[in-house]
Amino acid sequence: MAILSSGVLTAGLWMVPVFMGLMGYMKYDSIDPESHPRDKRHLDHNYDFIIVGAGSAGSVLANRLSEIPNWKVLLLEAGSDENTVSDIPAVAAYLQGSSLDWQFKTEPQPTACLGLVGGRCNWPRGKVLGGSSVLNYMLYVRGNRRDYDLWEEMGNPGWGYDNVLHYFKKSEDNRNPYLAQSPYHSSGGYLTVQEAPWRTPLATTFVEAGMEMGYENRDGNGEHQTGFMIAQGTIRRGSRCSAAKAFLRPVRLRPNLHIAMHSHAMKVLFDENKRAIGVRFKRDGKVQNVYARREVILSSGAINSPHLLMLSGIGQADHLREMGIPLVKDAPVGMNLQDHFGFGGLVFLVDKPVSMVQSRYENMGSVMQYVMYGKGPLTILGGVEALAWVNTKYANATDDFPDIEFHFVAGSASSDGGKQIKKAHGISDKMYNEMFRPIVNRDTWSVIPMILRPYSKGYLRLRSRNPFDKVLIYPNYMIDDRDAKILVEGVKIAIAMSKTQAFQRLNSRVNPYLMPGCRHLVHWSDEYWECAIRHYTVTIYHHSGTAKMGPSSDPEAVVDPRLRVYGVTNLRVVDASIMPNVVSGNTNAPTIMIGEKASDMIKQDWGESTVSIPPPKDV
Ligand SMILES: Cc1cc2nc3c(=O)[nH]c(=O)nc-3n(C[C@H](O)[C@H](O)[C@H](O)COP(=O)(O)OP(=O)(O)OC[C@H]3O[C@@H](n4cnc5c(N)ncnc54)[C@H](O)[C@@H]3O)c2cc1C
Repeated sequence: MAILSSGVLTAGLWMVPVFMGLMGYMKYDSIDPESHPRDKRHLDHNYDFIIVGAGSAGSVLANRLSEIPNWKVLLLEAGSDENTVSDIPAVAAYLQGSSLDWQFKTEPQPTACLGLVGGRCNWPRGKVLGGSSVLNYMLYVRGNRRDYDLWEEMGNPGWGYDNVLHYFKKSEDNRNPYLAQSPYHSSGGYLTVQEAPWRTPLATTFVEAGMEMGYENRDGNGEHQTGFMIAQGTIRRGSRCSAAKAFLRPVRLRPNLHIAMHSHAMKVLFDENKRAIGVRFKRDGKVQNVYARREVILSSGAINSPHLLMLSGIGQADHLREMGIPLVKDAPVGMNLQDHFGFGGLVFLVDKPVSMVQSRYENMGSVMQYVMYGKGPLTILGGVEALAWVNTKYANATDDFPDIEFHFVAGSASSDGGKQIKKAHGISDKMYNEMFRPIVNRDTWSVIPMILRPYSKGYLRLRSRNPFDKVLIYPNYMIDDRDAKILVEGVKIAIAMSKTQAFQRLNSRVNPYLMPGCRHLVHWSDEYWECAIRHYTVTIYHHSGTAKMGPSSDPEAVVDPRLRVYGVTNLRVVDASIMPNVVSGNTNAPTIMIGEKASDMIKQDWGESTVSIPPPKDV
């Protein structure tokens, strides 16, 4: 401890994550009763199920399928295990660009991401046990009941809200008593959900401001979505509760579950009857095959599951021909790419020391609070303290189907002096120097308005047939003008909110430094805001839809409502790729729900009981 203390006194701020990592390590050993899963070195030749990808969905599947003692399950994961920094909620953005991140970037397009480095948006995805649930901001949001009812109406029986609510609750262990009692929540599941144990005064100001505007302060995961709330998060004792921590660690000793890390799947293997029989993967520089007696399940996420399908011969015939890949099934894989995006530059200045200026919170006191009690500013969910669902003039306010979600942050890209957010978002030097440098270390808050149901859809393409080349990503953000118009209205609602008494007590005012590239437009006009949004576009990381679920009559569908890939047998996709439409909220909890529901469908299809084993009591 003495060494650590003197270290932090002499270290620069750049040392903070390293230091916190060390402290996190001590915390693990002394308090955390869960040990990490073991990386199985010697694999069997055959398994009943091979799951590719240990992310939000894959971790659930590995747990639930290995509940059947006579099923042997292999979980293949390209990445390594979580580390101690990834446990600390407030520093989530530090993980972007690290070895835990696949580090995707979009292709430059003329409608968005214009002020970012190379005209590209960064698309981080978790390359680690737990997948993107290890990089995410831990916000626990389920979406709108109507999303699921619409999925069902699109020809997907069993996916309506009343059905999926059962699976949301099955996973959940809600540790806020006032929420746990609600008929919409539950306790005793594997996934711990709770509000962050610490918040800035700005979080309550935000909720108060919403109420002043006529919105309710309510649980957006409950009966109604529209309204303002303090964020609920997937955290446990103040630390991240990733899907791996929730679903894999408690079952790490099951003899019928093998977890192989650093194992990069290259393709699915088929027999002459188009039956999936195994997976080719590379580990330690060696290409190997492993075989599945029952099924191969792709849970590699909405970018890599379609990538693997295409590498395996399932994709658009012309494109596969062009890439020299033999066709197994002509299918619209990689199309229907959906994401939530928003505006990153909506920043307000305040006159009181109430925000997350980095130098004020990343210090010895905060580290000690976190390490010793699981409390304090380091427990904030990736910086996001509160959420709201609001209606622009394009939504019918009586429908409870809002079109904008607000992410409230008690800070901005200026709060860390350009160390973290600038890099994570890929902000160019020009934009940073002109918009944010002049307000560095000042007290600020921001709202990231996010469009909930974008009209614009993108697509993925293979760069080559080399499995280690990343796919090309064309998000098509705001290619449909209506999306930009909705976001502009979202910006205007946030500005109106800054003028409520609640925010005026702090003298809130919009950052006066303008977006380079938009100054020629009338300042603060709709045209100005649209230009600014197209310059500082941010993904909210909800990539989905690229292996769409739908009935056989749907020409865009890649999997059926039981998530089986059309045109082949014994192959399913179970992850965010299958969403026919992205839900009206953040996608981690919905993807975990998909994992839960798919597990039951698989058990039913193979004639097994769906009765589940509860988690151990001490987690
Ligand atoms: C930075 C960030 C912030 C986010 N914030 C939130 C939030 O606050 N709240 C929220 O609800 N959602 C959030 N999300 C989104 C949410 O985390 C994802 O939607 C969800 O985790 C997706 O789950 P998945 O199972 O589809 O994919 P993933 O969790 O990404 O899992 C895919 C897994 O497959 C592995 N894999 C991929 N290819 C291969 C291969 N070829 N061989 C072997 N393994 C492979 C990957 O390494 C990964 O472990 C965020 C995401 C990111 C990246």
